Amino acid sequence: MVKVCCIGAGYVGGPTMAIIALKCPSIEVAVVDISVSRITAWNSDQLPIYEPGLDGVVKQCRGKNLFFSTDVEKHVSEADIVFVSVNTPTKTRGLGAGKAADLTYWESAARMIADVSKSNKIVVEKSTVPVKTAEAIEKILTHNSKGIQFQILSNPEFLAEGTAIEDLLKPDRVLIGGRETPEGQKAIQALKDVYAQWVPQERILTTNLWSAELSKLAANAFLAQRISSVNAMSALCEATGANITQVSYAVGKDSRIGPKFLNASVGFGGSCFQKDILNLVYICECNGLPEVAEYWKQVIKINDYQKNRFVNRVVASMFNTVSNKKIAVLGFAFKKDTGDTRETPAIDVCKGLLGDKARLSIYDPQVTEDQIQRDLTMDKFTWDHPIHLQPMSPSTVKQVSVVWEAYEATKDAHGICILTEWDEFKTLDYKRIYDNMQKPAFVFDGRNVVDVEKLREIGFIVYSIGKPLDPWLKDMPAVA
Ligand SMILES: NC(=O)C1=CN([C@@H]2O[C@H](COP(=O)(O)OP(=O)(O)OC[C@H]3O[C@@H](n4cnc5c(N)ncnc54)[C@H](O)[C@@H]3O)[C@@H](O)[C@H]2O)C=CC1
Ligand SMILES: O=C(O)[C@H]1O[C@H](OP(=O)(O)OP(=O)(O)OC[C@H]2O[C@@H](n3ccc(=O)[nH]c3=O)[C@H](O)[C@@H]2O)[C@H](O)[C@@H](O)[C@@H]1O
Repeated sequence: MVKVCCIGAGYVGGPTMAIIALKCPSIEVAVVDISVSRITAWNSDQLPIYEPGLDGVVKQCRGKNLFFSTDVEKHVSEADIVFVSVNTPTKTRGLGAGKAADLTYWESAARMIADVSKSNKIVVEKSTVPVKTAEAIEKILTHNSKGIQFQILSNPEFLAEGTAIEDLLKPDRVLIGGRETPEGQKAIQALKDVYAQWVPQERILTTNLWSAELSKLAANAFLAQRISSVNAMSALCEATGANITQVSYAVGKDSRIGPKFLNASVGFGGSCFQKDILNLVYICECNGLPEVAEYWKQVIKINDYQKNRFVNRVVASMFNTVSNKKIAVLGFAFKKDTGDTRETPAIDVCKGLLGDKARLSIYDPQVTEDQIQRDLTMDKFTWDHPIHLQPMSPSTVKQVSVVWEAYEATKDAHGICILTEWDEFKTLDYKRIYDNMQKPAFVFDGRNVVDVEKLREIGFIVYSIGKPLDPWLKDMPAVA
């Protein structure tokens, strides 16, 4: 029986391995982690991450050919194929701080693999890493190998949160990069055989190592760039009376551009887009390509601009101050169908409003009060380290309350900010909400989920990203 082990039981390691176990009953899959609480949760009824469909897959395979364990060394030493899916945060100190990827966790995983291995292994980069990382990993492994043969493959993951199971079952492509030697090609074939159990052959792409590593950074940069492009247009729509939904639709009808990923928003979030672009920028700078670095940096600048612009709209509309006003925040996760708050635009928007002394009442169906308080008090980039290594929240933000219902959050509020596109926000009883709010009552829709005309009929003053401005806002100075 082929044995697979995955180091890192997170958003990628957990779901990816669960699908391999589901589709390959003859493979034994062990997912290991240094975080005891994470592994305990994977072995319980309350999985550590919320992902539609994941529960069922885990329940079907756990204890049969899928195991979650903290006994990292045992499972690594027994495995034929070792995936590494650990954190690769942005460095906060030293060389490349604020941009470069911190490979501390990767390096310690590689050293451990070299230490405990007693048989030849294929080591697979699943984490997103800087191009040429495989070379560094190879050096660590071969210099400590005691005669054991290691083959390194790059097999970046393209799943998106909220649709991880669907994405894994029907991937657009699986990418495998390896050495162009006979041993490298043999390793590629071994991993191909695993995916071929459910992925059509033509969707399994093989490349050299560096192309696979770079393709992952490139794909995320292209995706984020699309959002920054549409968000930049949303500002121009507001200034001119065009409607971003109509513009996106018209642009996306061009088959060379395509309709997906063109929704204007308060900004993109999530654990990877910003981190991976910063990483790309750093690699460009290190390779003497400042113009290319500058080009990609702009994607992040527009994203920051979009979040600031949103906060300024809120404050400017409400007589230039939100001091001591109750603002309801609907949605805190970085997108719908996930409880993940890593780099969510809600953090920056909430901090902006708190900076103007607002009182916030926050509701998200999947995010706990503890998580929200941690996010609002944590230093930048700290979130991307293993949970047990993160400092405890030093304090709580007093002007923030977290409630478990949208109606409770909006009661007596002056304004509502919609920051995640949860479906339930489309069907709320906005008349009831309006009746229980201070007047004038404002809705700032950062996700274009509400029916603007309907809400205006009720009496709300409505701002919706990239839509023709409410008469209330029209005469206000442009904000940036
Ligand atoms: N979250 C996502 O949707 C995607 C993430 N990625 C990439 O995958 C990698 C992992 O991301 P996530 O799963 O989101 O992170 P995560 O933070 O959810 O999981 C990483 C896990 O690795 C564990 N870990 C760290 N060092 C370890 C070690 N030496 N031994 C054992 N366990 C260790 C941590 O305790 C943590 O549970 C990152 O490089 C990320 O950029 C790639 C595609 C999608
Ligand atoms: O490397 C990763 O971590 C992953 O990053 C993204 O996946 P994810 O961050 O889970 O979610 P997305 O659906 O890409 O959304 C990212 C952010 O962009 C925002 N977004 C997305 C699409 C859109 O049209 N507009 C928009 O503002 C979302 O609300 C969210 O805040 C990519 O889509 C995955 O392919 C990739 O594997």
